[in-house]
Amino acid sequence: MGQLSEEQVLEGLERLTDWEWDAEEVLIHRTVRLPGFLAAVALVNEVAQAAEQADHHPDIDIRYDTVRLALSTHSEGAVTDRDMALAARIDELVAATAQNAH
Ligand SMILES: C[C@H](O)[C@H](O)[C@H]1CNC2=NC(N)=NC(=O)C2=N1
Repeated sequence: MGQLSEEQVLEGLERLTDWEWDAEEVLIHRTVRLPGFLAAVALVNEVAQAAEQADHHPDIDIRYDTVRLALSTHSEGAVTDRDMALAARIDELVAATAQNAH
């Protein structure tokens, strides 16, 4: 799957939740706040499983209750459909986590 143009990335983001495009770093990212550190780690564990299934892996940063996920296709140095697909899967996991928290 090939590289997406900036226009294609921005169009794709409209179908995602809270993802932002970083044109300088050439990636998309989303930041999620959880109820605490363990909830943040639990989300990252679920993302890790989805990443293994997809054989596609986000860059992840945990700071206490806040998780930042960044996606780009390292081998292409670009954002691709694989990033968009994993972002959509991550959105599902975040939505399910938020539901469980209520
Ligand atoms: C061999 C394996 O398929 C590759 O190294 C995969 C693994 N996960 C990956 N993840 C991301 N984000 N970009 C890649 O180019 C990539 N390559």
